Amino acid sequence: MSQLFSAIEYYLVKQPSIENFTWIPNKTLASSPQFLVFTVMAYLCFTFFLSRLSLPPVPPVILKPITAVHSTVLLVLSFIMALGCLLSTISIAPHLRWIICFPPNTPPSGAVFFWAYIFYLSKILEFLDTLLIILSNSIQRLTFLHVYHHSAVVVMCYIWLQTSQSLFPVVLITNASVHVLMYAYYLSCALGVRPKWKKFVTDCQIVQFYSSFVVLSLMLFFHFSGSGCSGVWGWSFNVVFYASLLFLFVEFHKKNYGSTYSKKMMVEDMDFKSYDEEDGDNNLKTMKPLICSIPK
Ligand SMILES: CC(C)(COP(=O)(O)OP(=O)(O)OC[C@H]1O[C@@H](n2cnc3c(N)ncnc32)[C@H](O)[C@@H]1OP(=O)(O)O)[C@@H](O)C(=O)NCCC(=O)NCCSC(=O)CC(=O)O
Repeated sequence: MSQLFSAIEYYLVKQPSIENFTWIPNKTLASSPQFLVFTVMAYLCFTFFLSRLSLPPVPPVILKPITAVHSTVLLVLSFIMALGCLLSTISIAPHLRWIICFPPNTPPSGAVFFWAYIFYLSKILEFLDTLLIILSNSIQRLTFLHVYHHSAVVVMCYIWLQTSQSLFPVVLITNASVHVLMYAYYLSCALGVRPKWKKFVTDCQIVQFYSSFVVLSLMLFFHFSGSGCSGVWGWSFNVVFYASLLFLFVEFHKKNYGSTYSKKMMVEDMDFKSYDEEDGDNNLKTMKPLICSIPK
């Protein structure tokens, strides 16, 4: 057992390429501000134009396996990032306070920053989620929440690395863990099994945003009660980003699992098979006539 743990620790923490990692602006791959601006702008432009092109939908027999592979890659990667960052934090942190508040002028190097870098690159890989939504012609799923999250989260990760921002290990571990669940949900959908625990995934996402305010407050407390924390201006970006996501997710929750949702579940329980076959699952507009027909 201890051999297995040592092997995991070596591959996720102590490997020379991980231990000796350093984020060098304009030198490390994808580290220049020009790259960031170009990537985010290209994502927004492609999303805007492709969604307006009304492309013919890619047949599900082709798209579903691609979606399943993509979701599997992100599921596994999220798990590795959560574990890698957790083990690196445990092995590097000199004391508990360090996890929330790096000393000022902390250099962006070592295993914890390596995982922040992989996390940053994984957020660019997540752009493919949007492409899959467009190719499946599910334009109603291309929401402001989705596009805003996918573009802004890349900027947040860039700021983490550029400013050696305190508290990112906690945010990274929490977010990657929630994404294990989220991509398991998407994988299952792509394989044709719609899990009954969709609401649980959304609940976890909302808890994640609430809990981030606890660590953000702690960081501020440590910053003003001691000799300061590294990357405090990135703190403001995180507060605004997480507050807006919390608001958008609470709205998403109300829309998807409000009283109409309970009725929808009732309809599904009554086995309206034709509904699923004809319309997909979540279109509440299409639900209306069915809901009205529920016997009192
Ligand atoms: C339960 C959720 C995870 C997902 O809600 P949705 O309403 O999007 O889910 P849904 O039931 O419509 O999704 C099922 C459909 O997604 C397809 N699908 C499968 N894999 C996918 C992938 N990797 N990206 C995008 N879509 C994918 C399935 O084939 C299926 O299509 P078909 O229906 O054709 O069979 C929710 O909590 C949520 O996050 N909603 C916001 C929407 C969003 O974009 N979330 C991800 C980024 S925000 C984020 O990530 C926040 C965070 O950091 O935690």
